[in-house]
Amino acid sequence: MIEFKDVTKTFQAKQGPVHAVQDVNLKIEDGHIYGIVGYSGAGKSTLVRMLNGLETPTSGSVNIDGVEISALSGAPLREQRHKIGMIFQHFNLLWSRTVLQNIMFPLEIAGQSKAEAEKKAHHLAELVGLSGRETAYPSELSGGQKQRVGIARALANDPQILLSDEATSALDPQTTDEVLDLLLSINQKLHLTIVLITHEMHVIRKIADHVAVMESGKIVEQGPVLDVFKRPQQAVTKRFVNEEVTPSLNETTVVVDQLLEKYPNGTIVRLTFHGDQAQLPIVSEMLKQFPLDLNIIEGGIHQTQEGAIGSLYVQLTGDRAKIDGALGYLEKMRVETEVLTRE
Ligand SMILES: Nc1ncnc2c1ncn2[C@@H]1O[C@H](COP(=O)(O)OP(=O)(O)OP(=O)(O)O)[C@@H](O)[C@H]1O
Repeated sequence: MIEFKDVTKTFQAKQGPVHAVQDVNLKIEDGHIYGIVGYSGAGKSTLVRMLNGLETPTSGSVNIDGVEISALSGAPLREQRHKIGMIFQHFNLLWSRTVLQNIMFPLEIAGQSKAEAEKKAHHLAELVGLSGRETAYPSELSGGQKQRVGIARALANDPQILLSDEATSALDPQTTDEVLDLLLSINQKLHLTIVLITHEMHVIRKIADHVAVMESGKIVEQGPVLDVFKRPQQAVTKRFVNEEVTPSLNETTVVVDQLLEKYPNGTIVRLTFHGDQAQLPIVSEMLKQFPLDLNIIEGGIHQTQEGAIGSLYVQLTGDRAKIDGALGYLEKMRVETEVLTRE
């Protein structure tokens, strides 16, 4: 288990002290995929760098399986670092080495024989889906393949923990999904703990089971992903969740304005469904009980690791009492409703 206890990191910069991480308490259980989300400068990288001893806390402690990483240096720290692999946004590959030689690199540093290292590297190349590409150079690979090399290299020393620092931020959406699928399968096959830093809620939704939201050095919210999606408490979390559930909110606003012009008497409602609700025909049942005209403005359902979450913008027109009845019905079915406009 990873445990941050009352961790603070203050950098002394020219302009004065920078409070990069403040009073962080966080536990990450073995085998979990834990997302750390926040906007640029929130302190995510600094937090994770304390996990592999690249930074030391100003106060507090960072422990892995009861060993206080933040108190180690020299050989014991290097030994602990072997338990942690890391992948990066820009892959950090050695450009003059082939795929196989890149994967072998940490094994050579750890003192393995060339034959052993080669055997292991072939196995890892296969694990990440790069069989047949072992002799290629990084410049000959696509972004997704480069990151696969990064992942194989990070796994070379059989780590217990994989740190991913914006590892998919430089990739297109489809390649991002492929790399995330690979991380998920590695997590399941190897029972590896994965700590993911990202500013993209999509990444969290797709593979993380838990999430911590950081803002100005602090963790402002943490918990199982679905709970945080369901009940975002902090403004920053709401922003992330809204970006994810309704990616084209601005477009929706335009459509809402147009619809209002066209149907000035309508009531526009945003419905948010969670878990099993997203599969239930709640809306059609509502319309059976309260016959109304319904325009679907925009909507979508996303799968998270722990269930579905969906959001739907609809315009209801019809008898006022029926609209009230319909909203009451949705409330009874525990669908979150937000009435955006009402004449
Ligand atoms: N070595 C350093 N010296 C001084 N300030 C630093 C140092 N490293 C980080 N900081 C500052 O600490 C704060 C947190 O930075 P950090 O890189 O951890 O944030 P982040 O959430 O990872 O953002 P990004 O995604 O942009 O890297 C920022 O204000 C940053 O400028």
